[in-house]
Amino acid sequence: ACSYKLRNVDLHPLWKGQLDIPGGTRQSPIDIRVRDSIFHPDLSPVKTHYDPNTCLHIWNNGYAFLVEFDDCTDKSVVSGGPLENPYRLKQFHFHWGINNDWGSEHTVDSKVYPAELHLVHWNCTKYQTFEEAIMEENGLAVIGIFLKLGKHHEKLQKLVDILPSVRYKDSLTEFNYFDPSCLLPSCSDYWTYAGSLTTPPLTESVTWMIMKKPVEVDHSQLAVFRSLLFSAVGEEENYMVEAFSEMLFFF
Ligand SMILES: NS(=O)(=O)c1ccc(C(=O)NCc2c(F)c(F)c(F)c(F)c2F)cc1
Ligand SMILES: [Zn+2]
Repeated sequence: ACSYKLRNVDLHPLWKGQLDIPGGTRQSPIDIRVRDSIFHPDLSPVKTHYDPNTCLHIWNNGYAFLVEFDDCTDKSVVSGGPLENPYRLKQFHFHWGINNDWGSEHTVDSKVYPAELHLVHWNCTKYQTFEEAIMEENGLAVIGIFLKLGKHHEKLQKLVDILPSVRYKDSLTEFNYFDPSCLLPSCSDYWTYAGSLTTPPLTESVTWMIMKKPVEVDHSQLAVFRSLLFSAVGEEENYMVEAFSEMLFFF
């Protein structure tokens, strides 16, 4: 397994103390410039151990759908790689686009993928709760996995089939016995860098581990993602997508 650490930008002393202010010096997402990545032979593979019984439910929070896990024990954790101790799985979610030209938050040499999966873990050795960890440096570890259009993803279908039940904002459905390691690519190569949440409050608390190889999903599976709504029942329908086109109004 090879793992690549992105160039550590040497911070001017002025910035040293400012790492915790959003809009600071380690904002995510980034464009991963492969030629600037540095191979670190001493970095071990990222190791995940997930217990499918810790899977609780799925809910649409109006921004994304989250599959949440019971994080009261160390049953589902990520360790190894750049991490100094195990981090507990809290939730996973996806980012996708209005069509196949948009979707992923990170890019690879400016290439955009149609979707990106984030497996969100928190540092249970240093902090007591996810809420606390999210505000602290080294508080979170997020595994990013690119999705590309290709063959049908068998294991993802169990999740896709239940999405219509969380079509509306604030809906929640029981979802258990799911092991998200089935969503990991076969190749364990990854890039890692110190970054932030990609949505408000954008706190600079995330150790990112982005898997180099995408996983394949088919058209119909992505189409179900796009059928989800930001809006609640009865509200005017507002499709849940990383609608880059909406951002264009600001430029
Ligand atoms: N795309 S990503 O970088 O992987 C990402 C991961 C998790 C969250 C999140 O949990 N937000 C809600 C949330 C907060 F934003 C808090 F500030 C907080 F304290 C929470 F407890 C909380 F759930 C946001 C972005
Ligand atoms: Zn995310």
